[in-house]
Amino acid sequence: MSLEQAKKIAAFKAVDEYVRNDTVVGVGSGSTVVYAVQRLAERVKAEGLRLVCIPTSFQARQLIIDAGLVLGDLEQNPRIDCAIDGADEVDADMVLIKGGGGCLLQEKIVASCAAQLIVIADYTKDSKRLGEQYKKGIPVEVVPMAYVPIRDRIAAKYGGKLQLRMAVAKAGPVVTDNGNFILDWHFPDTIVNGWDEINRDIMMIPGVVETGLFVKMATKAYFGLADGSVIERSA
Ligand SMILES: O=C(CO)[C@H](O)[C@H](O)COP(=O)(O)O
Repeated sequence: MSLEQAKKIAAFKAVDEYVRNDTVVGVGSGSTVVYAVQRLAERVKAEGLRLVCIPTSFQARQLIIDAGLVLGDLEQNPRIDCAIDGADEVDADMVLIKGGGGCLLQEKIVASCAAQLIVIADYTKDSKRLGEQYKKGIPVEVVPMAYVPIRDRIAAKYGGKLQLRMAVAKAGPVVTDNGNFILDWHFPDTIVNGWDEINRDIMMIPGVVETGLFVKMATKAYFGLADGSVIERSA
């Protein structure tokens, strides 16, 4: 089974188990969420479900609109029943790295408004510790004018290297949906836990907008496996 199939079975299972009539759904970002939106649209059509979908990015908004789903926002729906989102890595304690696609800020806001954060992923995201499989670092969204002092402060305190994420089809850095930059922190592999404190500490640096560390947020994770089965982990 391909990686795409593994993403799809995890996404379908999460939607089937968590979404029912009148659910307010947070729609995450990335390639796995595409399958979740596909399943939401299938179920709306087949079962006549009434759903409201709250996007976590420009991409998610477009997915919702293109699928003909009802688009909502946090002004009208400050309480979300479940947010369904991908992850770059999930450790044994259900700490996540998110933001590989650059959408961490809105993803974390939406997740924080949700009664449940459900992670959908393929088996390459399932790790014992962060950094075991995901090698692109922990994203930190920062106000552009502050990226150098923030980079230097995190490196001086914790070690590792922080790289300004560069755009691919544009000269210069990636600019997020919120007009910020992203530093990818390649943290030293001596850091294996204590992410809650590290996250809080980094968040205190002026100019840091959000980190891609999601600690004590995910309630359930579905991992699609190569053999066609889906394993589940709960917080
Ligand atoms: O955090 C994210 C985007 O900012 C994504 O959820 C994460 O990068 C996983 O994406 P994919 O489903 O494509 O592997």
